[in-house]
Amino acid sequence: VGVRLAAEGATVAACDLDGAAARETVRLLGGPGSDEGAPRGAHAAFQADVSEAGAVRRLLDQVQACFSRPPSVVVSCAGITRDEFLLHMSEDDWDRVIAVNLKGIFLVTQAAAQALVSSGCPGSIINISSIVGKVGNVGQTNYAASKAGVVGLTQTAARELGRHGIRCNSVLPGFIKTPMTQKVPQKVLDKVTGMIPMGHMGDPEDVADVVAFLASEDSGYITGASVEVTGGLFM
Ligand SMILES: CCCCCCCCCCCCCC(=O)CC(=O)SCCNC(=O)CCNC(=O)[C@H](O)C(C)(C)COP(=O)(O)OP(=O)(O)OC[C@H]1O[C@@H](n2cnc3c(N)ncnc32)[C@H](O)[C@@H]1OP(=O)(O)O
Ligand SMILES: NC(=O)C1=CN([C@@H]2O[C@H](COP(=O)(O)OP(=O)(O)OC[C@H]3O[C@@H](n4cnc5c(N)ncnc54)[C@H](O)[C@@H]3O)[C@@H](O)[C@H]2O)C=CC1
Repeated sequence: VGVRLAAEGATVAACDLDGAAARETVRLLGGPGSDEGAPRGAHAAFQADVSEAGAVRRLLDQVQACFSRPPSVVVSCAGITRDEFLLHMSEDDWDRVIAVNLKGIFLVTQAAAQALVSSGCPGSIINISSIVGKVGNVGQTNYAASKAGVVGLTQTAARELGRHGIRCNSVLPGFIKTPMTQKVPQKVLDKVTGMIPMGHMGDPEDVADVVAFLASEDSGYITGASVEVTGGLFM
């Protein structure tokens, strides 16, 4: 997503729980911003745990200090899985997935919206849900609930923030080739790939293309939408 948005001319603030991963993303983007304390206006890397309210507040403060304005596009990608059948799922596995995938998006969306509204700037907030939030999935009561919650949160934010010129949309990817899906048992991967009308898993670029559209003025009259990027899975 960062690479695609940079290719569209964006100056990117990449943030991750894993600061090294964020710095690696910025290195992919090129430019001097790949080290801590990047010069003003260059791409920059940040570290934060999005499930922590204080960390998110500090992140938005740091981004505004670095770029002299609130972020005009905010893409919440952070997410985890702790898969287990309902009958055996631990409370901790439930709590942690909800904390990162749903509360994390609440905290980032709220902090970004507060910064944009107080500065009178328009913006586009894009939250990454999942097709699992629409149809559920075996072994993912926690993850499915978190992703369904992302859609409801985003639709409500769209209703409240439209008057401020801030659009809020959800993206619902299907099976995408990333480290997250590398943990899926092969027999499940084989099963689901056969169910995909386009016959193959998607790539991160397929999601990034839709994010770039929702970030741009080409989607200027779209808010509250849920855009599925699934190869037709569960259409
Ligand atoms: C008929 C096939 C339908 C497949 C539908 C799958 C739809 C998934 C679309 C998801 C797209 C978006 C994904 C996303 O947002 C990113 C992610 O979340 S990636 C992670 C997705 N996670 C899963 O799909 C869960 C995978 N399952 C597991 O991790 C383990 O099975 C689990 C930890 C839940 C339990 O492990 P264990 O106790 O070792 O049991 P087994 O692994 O042996 O499984 C027992 C039995 O259950 C079947 N099964 C497991 N998961 C799924 C599943 N998701 N869909 C269908 N069936 C599943 C498994 O095949 C075994 O069946 P047997 O017939 O007994 O072999
Ligand atoms: N890969 C797939 O098939 C699908 C993924 N998604 C969603 O896409 C988003 C991106 O996931 P992937 O790139 O696939 O997985 P990934 O595991 O490769 O990336 C997730 C990133 O989130 C970061 N992260 C985890 N917890 C965090 C926290 N508390 N604070 C800040 N950062 C944190 C991780 O360090 C990692 O860099 C996630 O929200 C995921 O749920 C949705 C549908 C399908």
